[in-house]
Amino acid sequence: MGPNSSDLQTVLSQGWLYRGEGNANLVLSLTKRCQILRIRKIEKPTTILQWFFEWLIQIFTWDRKKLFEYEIKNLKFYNYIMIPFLGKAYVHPAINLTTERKEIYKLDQELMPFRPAHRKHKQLQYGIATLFRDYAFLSEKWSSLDFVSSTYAVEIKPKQGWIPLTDRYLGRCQFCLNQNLKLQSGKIKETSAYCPLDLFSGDKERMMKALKSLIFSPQNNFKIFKDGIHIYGESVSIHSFYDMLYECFQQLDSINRLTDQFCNLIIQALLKEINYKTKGCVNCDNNNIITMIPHENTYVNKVKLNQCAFNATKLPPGCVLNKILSMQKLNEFGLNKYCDIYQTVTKNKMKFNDWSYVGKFLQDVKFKSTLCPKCIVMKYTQCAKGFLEMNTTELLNELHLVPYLLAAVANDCSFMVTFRKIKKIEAISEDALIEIDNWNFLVNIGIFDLYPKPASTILKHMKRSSKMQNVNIVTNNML
Ligand SMILES: O=P(O)(O)O[C@@H]1[C@@H](OP(=O)(O)O)[C@H](OP(=O)(O)O)[C@H](O)[C@H](OP(=O)(O)O)[C@H]1OP(=O)(O)O
Ligand SMILES: Nc1ncnc2c1ncn2[C@@H]1O[C@H](COP(=O)(O)OP(=O)(O)OP(=O)(O)O)[C@@H](O)[C@H]1O
Repeated sequence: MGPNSSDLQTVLSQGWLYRGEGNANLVLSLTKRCQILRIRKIEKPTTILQWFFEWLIQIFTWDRKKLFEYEIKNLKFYNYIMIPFLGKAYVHPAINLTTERKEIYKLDQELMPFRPAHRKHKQLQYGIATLFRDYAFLSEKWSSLDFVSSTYAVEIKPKQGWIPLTDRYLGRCQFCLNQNLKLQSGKIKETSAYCPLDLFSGDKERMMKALKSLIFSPQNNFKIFKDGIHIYGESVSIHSFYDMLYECFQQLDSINRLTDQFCNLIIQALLKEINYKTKGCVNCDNNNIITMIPHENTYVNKVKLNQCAFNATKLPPGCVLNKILSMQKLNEFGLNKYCDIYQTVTKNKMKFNDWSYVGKFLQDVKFKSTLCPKCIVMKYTQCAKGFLEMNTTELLNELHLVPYLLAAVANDCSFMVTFRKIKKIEAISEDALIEIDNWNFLVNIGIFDLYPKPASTILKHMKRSSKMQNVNIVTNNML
């Protein structure tokens, strides 16, 4: 799929709002189209040399071809790998759009008042942007139904819900270890009680605890939107959340009971089985990733203070949590092993770079069309295992890093649970309905932030891991 002919001006002239941004992208909601526009960001030049280099690139449009190829590959990764992996029920096709330098510069200026100060060290990148479905709204096909509330969207960045055995340091998960590192570096003001292992545990009590922790300490992991407008999250008073509860449930109940109802609604959505038939695969049923990872259901009565609970109950196969968790479980070997593979591959290969694995993986998906991408990745894992066991590591290549790099995408993705209270249940599929206290809610879930990570993410994680361990050893000693 190449860049779309509809230009940026046409798209923006129909109306846009600033939706939000993360580390790598800025997102606009295109109000009339039920779509969002995701624009990549780059570091602002800070030295004269960087300004000069940027100016040269603009004059000669160097790198533009490379940039186009890069974005088109990212989009193919999303459309041909992420959609089959996570399922058509949760991820929808996207298209590219070309953008000109002048219009991106103008947009950058217009956006300044809306952007948080800590993200302003980056500016918009011109060349190509991408149009995705806007998950803050329900599908237009429902628009004629008898709704009795606004549309609410709960955004969660759940992080790593399963930790390989070799990566379990000090009895804590990566998110919880990282909290102390973030605290020390001033990225957060206080640590959160949220633990991803609770959210992914499938145990309703632990899921409830996870959601309440997110509500009371949202950081960048929890946001709420009402009709596409951000109404709750980090730096917003908890009273905005309570106002939302009264508005949404339209009941004069206690805050605690309404909070429970809200959490129940989200838990039901997260455990809901939504199965969507996808293209056949000669090797699997195409619905679930067959991981080698055994399920950890040993009953743990009491988890030690300051430790995470690694046990879990089985999740319903077609639910959103299971889709994300299965992808996270592709990292069977753990960080140290993948770091060894990375170092071997970089030594062996002349043509290796951060992104070479994406093109090769896409080629494999295209040519081994009788297998789904999940089964292709399982084969990479089996091959890597064989080479490591037989000590034939010279046969390793960048494709053997794919399981770790896909798991890294799943560890960092986000999803939105979008819902709206409805009066009459007409011909609505069970997949889209949730009942709470005799009220029906029409619900949709969309997963996003699914672009590939560079291969060097493995090295970044090695550095982060050693920092996390040091900080946590010091913190533990102080307790
Ligand atoms: O390393 P982590 O777990 O802190 O995750 C990074 C995220 O930090 P978080 O802990 O979610 O606040 C980080 O998010 P923020 O910038 O903190 O909002 C990014 O998502 C980063 O991904 P990338 O480098 O932009 O591709 C993420 O890096 P990757 O680990 O996915 O490479
Ligand atoms: N498809 C979508 N539908 C609705 N809102 C979206 C969608 N994609 C992104 N957003 C909104 O835009 C924000 C920024 O997008 P995104 O998380 O993709 O940025 P990022 O820079 O890649 O993030 P990260 O730092 O986590 O890598 C999200 O927090 C979310 O509120």
